[in-house]
Amino acid sequence: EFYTSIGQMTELIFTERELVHSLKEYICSAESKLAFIKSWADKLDVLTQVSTADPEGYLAHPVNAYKLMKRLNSEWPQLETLVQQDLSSGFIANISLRRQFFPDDEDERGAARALFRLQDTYRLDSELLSSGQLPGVQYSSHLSADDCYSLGKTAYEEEDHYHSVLWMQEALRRLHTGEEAFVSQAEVLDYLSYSVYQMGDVHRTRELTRRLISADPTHERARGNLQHLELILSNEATQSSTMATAAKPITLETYQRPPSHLSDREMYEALCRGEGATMTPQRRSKLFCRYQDRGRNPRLLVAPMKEEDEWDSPHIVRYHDALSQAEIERIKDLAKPKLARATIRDPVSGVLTVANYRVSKSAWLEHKVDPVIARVTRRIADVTGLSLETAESLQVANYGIGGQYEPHYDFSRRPFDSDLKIEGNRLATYLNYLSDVEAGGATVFTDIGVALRPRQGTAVFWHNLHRSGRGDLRTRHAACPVLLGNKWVANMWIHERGQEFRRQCGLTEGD
Ligand SMILES: O=C(O)CCC(=O)C(=O)O
Ligand SMILES: [Fe+2]
Repeated sequence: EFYTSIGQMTELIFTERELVHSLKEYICSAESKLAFIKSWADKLDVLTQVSTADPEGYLAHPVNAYKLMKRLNSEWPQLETLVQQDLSSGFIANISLRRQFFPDDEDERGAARALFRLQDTYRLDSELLSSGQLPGVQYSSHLSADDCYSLGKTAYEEEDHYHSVLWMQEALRRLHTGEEAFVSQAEVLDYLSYSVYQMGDVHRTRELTRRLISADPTHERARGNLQHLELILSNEATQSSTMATAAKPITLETYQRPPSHLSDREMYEALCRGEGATMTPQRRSKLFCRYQDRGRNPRLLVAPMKEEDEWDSPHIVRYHDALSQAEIERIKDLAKPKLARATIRDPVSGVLTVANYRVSKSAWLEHKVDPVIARVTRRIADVTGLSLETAESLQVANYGIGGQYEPHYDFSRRPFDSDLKIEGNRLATYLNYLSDVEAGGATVFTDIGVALRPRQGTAVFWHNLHRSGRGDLRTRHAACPVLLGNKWVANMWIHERGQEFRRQCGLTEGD
């Protein structure tokens, strides 16, 4: 599975390059073979013109007689062998060998779903997305009419008619501009009218069905459908306004997206777009930056950490220069070979399935596997003032195209049912950003309305639990879909046990 992590997709770039090389080699040898055959044919063409003009006179010369024997006995058969010779075997062997490592249908579907997710979250219409003009792009890349049709078909096959409509329409728009494509207007209109019908828009379905018939007058099914649609609509008083809207292009707002399982989807997406609630200037004026030495910790006295308030309540801080470039590279190198999709075990069947709410790959790095991890762990313990004896291993995550992590709490809401009985719940989260992200990919808190932008080498820190040990519902957060870039983070989850004298209980439940 490739689409869930950019880190593992990079190897495909090199695979493709190898394939191009071997394809070009094939073309070269095929071309020189053809060139040889052509020059032979030209030579023989001239020769046979002479010989056929006066066969007897020609053969009167003994050398000509000899050469005719030789050509027909050995040269033509040699040429036959050459014509038969298959030069494609090198390329074929190369591609068959690599094919087992190619992305499959699930990867293509996953990448299509990622585009739909980006389109929804960042309100990108299909025309903009297909033109590749994303803000700040370096490698602009556009989608052809055939690409848009494939995206529409993927949506259609998953019964996602909302996106099927958007992409079939874009395919059609491109065909209308005269773009060359394999797919025909009639094929696109067939899908588009069906999906529009599924969205409950009978007027537009009729309009599209008419266009389908004019594009393909032999389309019997469309004719039958049109009769049926005329019948439905004849009972309605047709207003010219509904006719007019049926002819307008479909936008993101024309139809409603199917409802989400997330109650806070609207807030989540608004924050991802940078539209969230902001703090009043008065509250903002109480946010500060400081050098943190955590009660004169000797290591921090020598090198204090730069701590910046991101939010007041719940308190969220960001550490600057929390990791060096070399540390970041080391952590990524250690994680790369271990990256795997997160799985969840079904409590009844015990079957492992991938976690679809999280589109990324992650790896766990034990604190002691490497001196760099040990050093980073000690620094986190120093700056937070907490014990990392009961913390989890460092979790490194790399997000794929449109990679995200839907809104969630880091703490468990049933800590006593799980293996958290001894170490306690996840008291605090220390989230390291191992990369910048060009666009999208913010960490957002949907309850309080905060968006934190990943910045390489910084880390953010917050407590998930109240002092009473109760989960703080205001810490609900998510990782926004990555619009542009390759996002890497490393999470350290600090547990309750061991902090009894470091973060003491409050006197009330809400403290
Ligand atoms: O990647 C992010 O920005 C947040 C990740 C997160 O919330 C998690 O891994 O629990
Ligand atoms: Fe989280």
